Amino acid sequence: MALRFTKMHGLGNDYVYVSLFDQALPGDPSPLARAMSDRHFGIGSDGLILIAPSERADARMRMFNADGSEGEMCGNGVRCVAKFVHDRGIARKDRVTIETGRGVLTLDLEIRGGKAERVRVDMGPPILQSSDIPTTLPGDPPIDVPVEVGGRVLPQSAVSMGNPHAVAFVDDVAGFPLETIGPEWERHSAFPRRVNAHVAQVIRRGEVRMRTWERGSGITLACGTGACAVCVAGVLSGRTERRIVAHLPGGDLELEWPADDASVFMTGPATEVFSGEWPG
Ligand SMILES: N[C@H](CCC[C@H](N)C(=O)O)C(=O)O
Repeated sequence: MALRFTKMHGLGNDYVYVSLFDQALPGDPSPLARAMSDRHFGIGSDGLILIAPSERADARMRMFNADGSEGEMCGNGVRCVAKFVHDRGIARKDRVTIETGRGVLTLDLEIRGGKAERVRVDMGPPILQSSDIPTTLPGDPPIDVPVEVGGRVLPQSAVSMGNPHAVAFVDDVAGFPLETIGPEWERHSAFPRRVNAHVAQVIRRGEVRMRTWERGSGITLACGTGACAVCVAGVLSGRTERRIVAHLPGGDLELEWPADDASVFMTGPATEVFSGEWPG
């Protein structure tokens, strides 16, 4: 049976979204994620996100990377899930709740012409215990710990936003060879569940530029949870203010980690591209 899908993206971080409100998944999501994500033989995406009914929230999401592995959370994805449940009338409200691998998150929607365009997400507090991130690097959390990867020593900070992130502040993100170092960084022995790897450059205390190598998907144009991790690492290392704009290859995100050290807030766009049917 054909599976209806919708392609959406947040700043070019694109996923195939399949709603399970009105159809059932024919089988295991991991091979489906691999097949759909293929940019030559499939639909083409950074992964697959399932939108399902929840007993605790307006909807529940599960995200699968392009290699079929499951991630606990996706910041750009959760904004698109909120847009989908609003725009499709599953929850036509300007505040929706989505159950994710890191609990139920609350999202505030900016609506124009009946459609959600921008979304502010309460991403919950960062996870800073090294054993929970998880990483073997010292510190809770590790900040600017020198780690050798790809033949160079990088000062790495590790933060989890439900999923694990490593951040290295460098002088020039544009010239950094992330494509070549990414595969080794993702699988570095300091990160037992692999890691989403980011390089970030401080432009001024309220503005950073960053690039991402995602666990399970490689280079992506943006990473919402990663931008939150950069914000937290910037604050904890004394480099940035608690409110920043992050410039990612696909566009800008606004991040805020208020002084109570509780939730990180992320604001950015959610965009629908097209819908179709995947042959069953
Ligand atoms: N792009 C996502 C993160 C996906 C993380 C995934 N690659 C993982 O395995 O944790 C974001 O916007 O937050």
